Amino acid sequence: NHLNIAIKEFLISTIQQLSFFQKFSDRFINFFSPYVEINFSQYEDYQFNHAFSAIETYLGAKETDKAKHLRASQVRESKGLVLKRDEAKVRDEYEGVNIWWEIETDSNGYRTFKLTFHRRSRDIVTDSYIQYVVEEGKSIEAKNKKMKLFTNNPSSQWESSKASLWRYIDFEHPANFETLAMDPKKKEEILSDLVAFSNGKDYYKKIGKARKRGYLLYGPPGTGKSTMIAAMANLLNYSIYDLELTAIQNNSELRKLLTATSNKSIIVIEDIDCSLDVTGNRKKKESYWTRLTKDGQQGDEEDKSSFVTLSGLLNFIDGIWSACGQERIIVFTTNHLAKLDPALIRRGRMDMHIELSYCTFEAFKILAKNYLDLDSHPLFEKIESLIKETKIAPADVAEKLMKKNREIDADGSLKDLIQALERRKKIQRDQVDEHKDRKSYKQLKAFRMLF
Ligand SMILES: Nc1ncnc2c1ncn2[C@@H]1O[C@H](COP(=O)(O)OP(=O)(O)OP(=O)(O)O)[C@@H](O)[C@H]1O
Ligand SMILES: [Mg+2]
Repeated sequence: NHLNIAIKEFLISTIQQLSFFQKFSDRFINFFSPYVEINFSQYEDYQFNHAFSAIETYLGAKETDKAKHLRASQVRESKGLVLKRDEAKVRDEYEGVNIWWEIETDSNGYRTFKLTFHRRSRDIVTDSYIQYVVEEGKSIEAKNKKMKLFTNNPSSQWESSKASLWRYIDFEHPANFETLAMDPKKKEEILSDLVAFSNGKDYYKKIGKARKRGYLLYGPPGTGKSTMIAAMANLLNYSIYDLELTAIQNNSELRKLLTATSNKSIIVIEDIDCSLDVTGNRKKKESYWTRLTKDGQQGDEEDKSSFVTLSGLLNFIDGIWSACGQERIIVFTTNHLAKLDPALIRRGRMDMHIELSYCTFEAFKILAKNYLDLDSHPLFEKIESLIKETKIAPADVAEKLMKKNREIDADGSLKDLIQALERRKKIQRDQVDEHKDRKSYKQLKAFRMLF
C-alpha cells in the first residue's frame, strides 16, 4: 500500500512537471510561431454566441464527401437526411489561404472553435473569411430550418409558469405553389413578389423601409386561402404564427405577442372580419386607440379591458418592425372583402390583395393533373362549359377528383364531377329564378297597392 501511494505521488509530480514544461514549451513555441489563433466560444458573457452556431453549421456542411466521420440527422421529415461532418479538426481553404478549425470542450461542457492561420493571411481572414463563414452558415441554417406553426395561448394563461405566449408544433404541410389551383398568371405574380421580398435585403435598406409585406387573401370558403399560406411558408422556409385575436384582451397584449415572434416568419390572422368586430362598436374602439397613440401609454383600468383594434394592429406592425431589420410577412384572410373597413386594408398597408375565386377551367386543369395525372381527356370540354356557368370551390372539385376507392378510375371521377356540376348549376339557376320571382312579386304587390 505504501509503495502504491509512493508510486502515485511520484507519477503525479512527474505529470505536473511535464505539464509545466508543456506550458512553457507552448509559450516558447507560440512566441516564435507564425500562426495566429482566434477563439469562438459557445457562450460570451452568458449569452449565446450566434457566430458559434453559424460556424458549426458551416463546418458541418463542408465537403461531407471527403470526411470520414459523419453524423446523420433528419430534422424535417419532408426533407432528406442531412449529413454532417463529425470531426474535431477541419482544414479549410479560402482564396488560397489554409485555415484550420479545431473544436475544444472545456470541463463545463462548453465548446469553443479555435481558428488557426498563418499571420501573413491575417487581413484576408479577419476582413472577409470570418464574415463569409458566418453568413454561409446562417444561410445553411435557414435552409435546414425546422418550420414551426405557432398559436398564441390565451392571455389568461400567461401568468402560469408553464404557458408561454406561443405554443407550437412542427409545421409539415405538403402544400406548394405548383399544385395550387389558380390562374397561372396571378400565381406567377405572387411568386415573384414573394421571391423579390425574401431577396430584397439590400433594396429595403436602400429605400429605408421596414422589411415587411402584407397580403390580403379573400374569397369564398374552400378556394385555397389557407393552402396558399402553407405554400408561402414552404416556399420561403418561414415559420407561421397563427394569431388568434379572440384570445387576447387588448393592444398591449398584442404588442407582447408580436415582439415575441421570430425573424423570417409569417403572421396570419384568419377570418379577420370574424375575429375583429370591424363594423359595430367602432366608436369606442377608435377613441381608445387615438388616446393610446396620443399619450403613448395605456390609460386607466377601464381601458385595459378595451379591445384589440385592427388599426392598432397595423400600426404596431409598422412601428415594431421599422426598428429592427427583420423580415415579416403578414397575411389576413377573409371571406367577405366588403365587410372590412377600407381604411384598414388600403394599399400600402396590405401590399397585395389576392382574390381566390371559384374554380376556373385553368384551375381545374391543375387539379386534374394533381389528382388524376391527366393533361387532357375527352370529358374536359364538357367540364369547361359547365365550370364557366357554375360556382364551385376548388375544394369541392378536389373532393370529387380524389380517389375514394380503387375501383373508381379517372373516367369515373370526372363523371362524378360532371354530375356534381350539373346539380349545382340547377340549384344556382333555381336560386336566381327565385330571386327574380321574389322581385317581380314585390313589384306586383307595389303595383297593386297603387290601385
Ligand atoms: N386553389 C386550390 N388549389 C388546390 N387545392 C385546393 C385549392 N383550394 C382548395 N383546395 C383544397 O381544398 C382544401 C380546403 O382549402 P383551404 O382550406 O385552403 O380553403 P380556404 O380558402 O382557406 O377556406 P376557408 O375560407 O373556409 O378557410 C385544401 O386542403 C385543398 O386540398
Ligand atoms: Mg382557411
